Amino acid sequence: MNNFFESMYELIVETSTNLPKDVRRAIAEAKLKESAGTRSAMSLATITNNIKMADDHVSPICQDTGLPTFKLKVPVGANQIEMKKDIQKAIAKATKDGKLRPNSVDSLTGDNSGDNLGEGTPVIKFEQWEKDYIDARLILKGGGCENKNIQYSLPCELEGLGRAGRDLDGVRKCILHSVYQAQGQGCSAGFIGVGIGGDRTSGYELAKEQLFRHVDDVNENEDLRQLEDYIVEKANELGIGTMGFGGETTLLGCKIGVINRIPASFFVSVAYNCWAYRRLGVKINAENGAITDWFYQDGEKIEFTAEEQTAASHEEETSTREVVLEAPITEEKIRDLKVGDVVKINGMMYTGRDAIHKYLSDNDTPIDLNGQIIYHCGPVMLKDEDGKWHVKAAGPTTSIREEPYQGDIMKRFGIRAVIGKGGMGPKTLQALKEHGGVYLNAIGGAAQYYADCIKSVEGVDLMQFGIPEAMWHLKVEGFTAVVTMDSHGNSLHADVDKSSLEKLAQFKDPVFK
Ligand SMILES: O=C(O)C[C@H](O)C(=O)O
Ligand code: SF4
Repeated sequence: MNNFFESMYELIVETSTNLPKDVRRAIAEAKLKESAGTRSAMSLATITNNIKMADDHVSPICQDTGLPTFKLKVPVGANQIEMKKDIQKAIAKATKDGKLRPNSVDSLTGDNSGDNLGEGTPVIKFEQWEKDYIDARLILKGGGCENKNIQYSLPCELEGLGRAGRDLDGVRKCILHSVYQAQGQGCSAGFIGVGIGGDRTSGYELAKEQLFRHVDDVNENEDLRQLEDYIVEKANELGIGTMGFGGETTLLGCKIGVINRIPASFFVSVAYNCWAYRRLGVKINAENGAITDWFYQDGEKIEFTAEEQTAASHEEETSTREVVLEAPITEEKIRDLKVGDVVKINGMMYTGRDAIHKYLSDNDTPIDLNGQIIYHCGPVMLKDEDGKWHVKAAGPTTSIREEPYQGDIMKRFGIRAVIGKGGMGPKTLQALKEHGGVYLNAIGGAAQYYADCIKSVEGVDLMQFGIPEAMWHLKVEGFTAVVTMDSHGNSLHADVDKSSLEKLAQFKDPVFK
């Protein structure tokens, strides 16, 4: 088993940097459905450019490399203790090499272990089987989509859909609702794994297990096969679209599994995975630990090509305006921006996510933020031998988590723009109106694309919160985002939520008897 460590390292690097072939094909198909010039088409172009850049740089597709979860099937007699040690070593090395973001955080103190090792991380699950080789699978599922997982306990009442009873049609309603409630926050278009039955724990386990299925496989259970097809078709009629911008593709795949339950419980558990669906697997020789085959990598590999993705190139088809922003930004300039405008940012921006927002709510800011731009982002950073920081991946994080703080912080420090993804709620919208602020939606998961826009790291504050949570001072060029909430009370997110709820209500009547 002397090659097992190298094999695990290779599995981790490939999973983080090279999107599987079946996922690429699903994204390419979605791209064909969007009309040129729409926000969805533009976002998908950024996504496919990003996939290509991750390939070329062997760098993380998305900066959130998730909670690494390994599932291994091993022959009787294989030494699981040694395998676990090798996996942990490979995780630490991949983190040091900038292929994984340091993501293991002490839940009580907030301390980041720095190497992705810690209580409960990574997750490693073994199962014995009677074959003579090892089947090792890895999924890197990020936090934004994990937060959109949902579990229903039947019977229940669902907004838009009414009562969901304890039968296949009730299950249908729950699954459709799960896609609606995720909106764009889990970086749609997504993939869902569904577990019917079990208890709260095994139901979620089963849902996540479905994410290890091949995108193109066909469910052996005829009822579930029909339900999977139905869900993909109807979820795409909700009009949520890429990043929740509206559009034709909301869901790229749905896989459903079923296990028994006990009479009093009937759970439907849904695991939502973003478009950056990073899961791979390898077949390993149990004697020497070498990789003999890869899973999910059969069929055609779509190599996306770099393409022009600015709104300007589609100016005839849309009325999209492109505005250049550079901090410090005046209130007048902000008031001029409207939902739908595309902005290109040059100059400085400062990262701030969960820890910084909490900190700024009762502390002073380490730098003057008047007229400045805050970027909801937790990057992957590497320090070189001269002590200089380099950005390895830097896409946006889900902004809604900052909803309790954002408005107050903007007003208190004079911040004019925040960049993130998935949109924010009524409290922030009100503050944008009162203060003269704007919310800019960047493309979630496009961590290579945005890293490329960052020309230098000018400084860092509040490093005690760890790399993803520190306040990085970034100098950018041509950083593109869309105005989705403006200072006049308009929110694209609120509009898409409302229209998708109306569409959801069309699926109220029973379909599966
Ligand atoms: O933690 C991050 O960088 C992003 C996260 O996966 C999210 O989607 O919000
Ligand atoms: S930022 Fe988006 S693409 Fe990245 S892990 Fe989070 S949900 Fe997935």
